[in-house]
Amino acid sequence: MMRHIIRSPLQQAHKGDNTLMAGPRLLQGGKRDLPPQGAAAIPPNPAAILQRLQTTLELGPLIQIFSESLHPLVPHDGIAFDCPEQGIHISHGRISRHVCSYNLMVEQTPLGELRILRGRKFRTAELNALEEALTVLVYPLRNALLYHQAVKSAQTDPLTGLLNRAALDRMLERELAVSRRSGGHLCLLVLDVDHFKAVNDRFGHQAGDQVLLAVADRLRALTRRSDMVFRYGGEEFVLLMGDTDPEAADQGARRIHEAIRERPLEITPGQCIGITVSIGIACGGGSEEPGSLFRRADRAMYRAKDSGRNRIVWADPLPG
Ligand SMILES: Nc1nc2c(ncn2[C@@H]2O[C@H](COP(=O)(O)OP(=O)(O)OP(=O)(O)O)[C@@H](O)[C@H]2O)c(=O)[nH]1
Repeated sequence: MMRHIIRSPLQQAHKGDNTLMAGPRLLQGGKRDLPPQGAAAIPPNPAAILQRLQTTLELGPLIQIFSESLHPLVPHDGIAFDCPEQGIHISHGRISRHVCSYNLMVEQTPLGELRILRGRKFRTAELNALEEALTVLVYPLRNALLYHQAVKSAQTDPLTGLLNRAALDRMLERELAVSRRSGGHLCLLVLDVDHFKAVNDRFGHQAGDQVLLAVADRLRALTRRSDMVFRYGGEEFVLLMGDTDPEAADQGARRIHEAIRERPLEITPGQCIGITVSIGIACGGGSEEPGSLFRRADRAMYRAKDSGRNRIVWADPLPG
């Protein structure tokens, strides 16, 4: 184990930023600025902690289990784990005055930063117990990070980086359940690029890919943070707008439709092409099934195509 020195953001409780590396040998080093030692902390039972940690591959529950296992050894108010490279921030409990922070590594691979927070200073015996417990955490944590990456890539469209169809199936069900509980609306928009085959035929497949990337960027830029954008397949995109009434969804659809039609897309430096899109929208909630909401919006999009493309068509309301 190798220890560096850092500052707690809230108080210089420990001049200690710690890098914890799992490996064949633990190296003790560095310096701590700690109050006199009190009674020794309860020694950890690594096998028992490991057994509990191995019950999940999900990062949130893993950090929570670690916090619960650590609590009898090192009572604390909060725990946080950050891995900015993967956009991960997990926290449980509350922010407190004293912070003990570790940069965790496995075999030279950085995993992220773990912070333990509490109102009173950490004693040496507690830090020792904490560090012993951390050596048990690092491998299950690495497995959970790999699992997180695998799940993320299974739900991401490799070309645009948007969520894919598998993610839509999952999110649609969840968002409908949320809107059922809250009594709000869930609007679903299906957007399809018009005459996209002609773009490929005329400018080549790579230019076609650039168009898809540009549409994805425009959708990201034009939607709210709470909206979810998916590439459903080919040149078809889906936008899920939670807690959005039909008027707001209609305004959003118009904004997107115009922004794509009015501003040509750059496919190579200096070469721009104009495209249009056909959009179908449906608004659901209540007892509607996920498949039904999507089908209504998709049928509306096909009606937009059939009636001349480059337009927005609202879905028929649910019968009854
Ligand atoms: N460049 C590129 N083309 C794709 C991709 N996925 C699907 N396509 C092409 O998209 C085209 C879709 O053609 P069509 O389904 O006829 O649709 P369209 O030409 O847009 O016609 P309408 O939708 O009726 O306006 C096909 O030529 C596909 O090969 C992709 O990832 N990249």
